[in-house]
Amino acid sequence: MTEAATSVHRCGFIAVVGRPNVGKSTLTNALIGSKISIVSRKAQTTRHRIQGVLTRDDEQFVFVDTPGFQTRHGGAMNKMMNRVVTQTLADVDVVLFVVEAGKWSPGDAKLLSLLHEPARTILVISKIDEIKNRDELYPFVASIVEQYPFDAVVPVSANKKHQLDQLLDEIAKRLPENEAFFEADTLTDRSMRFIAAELIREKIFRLVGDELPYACTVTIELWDETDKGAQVSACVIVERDSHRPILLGAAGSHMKRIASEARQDITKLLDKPVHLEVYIKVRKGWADKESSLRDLGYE
Ligand SMILES: Nc1nc2c(ncn2[C@@H]2O[C@H](COP(=O)(O)OP(=O)(O)OP(=O)(O)O)[C@@H](O)[C@H]2O)c(=O)[nH]1
Repeated sequence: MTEAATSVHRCGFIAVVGRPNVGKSTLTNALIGSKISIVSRKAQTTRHRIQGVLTRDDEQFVFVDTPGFQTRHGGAMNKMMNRVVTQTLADVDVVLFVVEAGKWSPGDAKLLSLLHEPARTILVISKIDEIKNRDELYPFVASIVEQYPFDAVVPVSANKKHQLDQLLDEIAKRLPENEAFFEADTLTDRSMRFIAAELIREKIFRLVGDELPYACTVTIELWDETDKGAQVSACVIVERDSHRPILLGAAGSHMKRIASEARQDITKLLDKPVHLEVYIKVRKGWADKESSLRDLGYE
């Protein structure tokens, strides 16, 4: 029998779950091969579901990057994020449960308790480049697989691009037979507006994340794009009046830097000149009101 006669096309959804900071976004980006979701040193920076698509000859992988699972109590934001994780797991074909090499925590255990379908769950041990002695990994992995019958275990380093193809092969085997859902060159089904807002948020986290922990979001108020260029107006929503001067910096220096760096990234993204304006709005207590979150698009 020829290979062509036996080959099937597979396509399906993959959720990448794990507690904050285990390297989910970095891994998703490394697998897809392009920077789509934002990566930051701060925990809890991925608040949206982000889908990236990787197309190979016989498979198409549609990735759903979920927010970090919140084990701390309180706050509508955390409850809503946990709900997103549960919903995501119900919707996908393969779950990648990401655990940082050598670092098991109560947050991992809590998230593990949400998993119900071992047959399609792969344990991914991330950041193995940080482990000097690989022998240390065996008891670590053994203690995890004792708790849950994972279908496969793949240690990876997204930074060093180690074992990413092996991981893709393990995922591919578990995808259902389907035609491709997306055009071959699709990177993301999120709009450019969304990515632009994420880029601005990334700059804010990088520059003032320590002083402004998770207390702001970015909405795009105006998006006027032509063949020649784009005019973009974005609004940064903060929770308190006291956040405004932090974000502005001395003589507006922070805001200028955030806008300028974001403009450069958006220019690259659109491949045309971009004029970007960024405003600040104070909306008190927005992070703790489910209705405000819905207004802002957090499902
Ligand atoms: N050494 C090493 N560091 C990594 C690797 N992958 C990610 N990191 C770092 O780990 C930190 C967190 O990475 P993210 O990809 O933002 O983690 P995340 O799980 O998506 O985080 P949340 O969005 O908070 O849920 C960043 O500082 C990354 O640079 C890796 O393979 N090796």
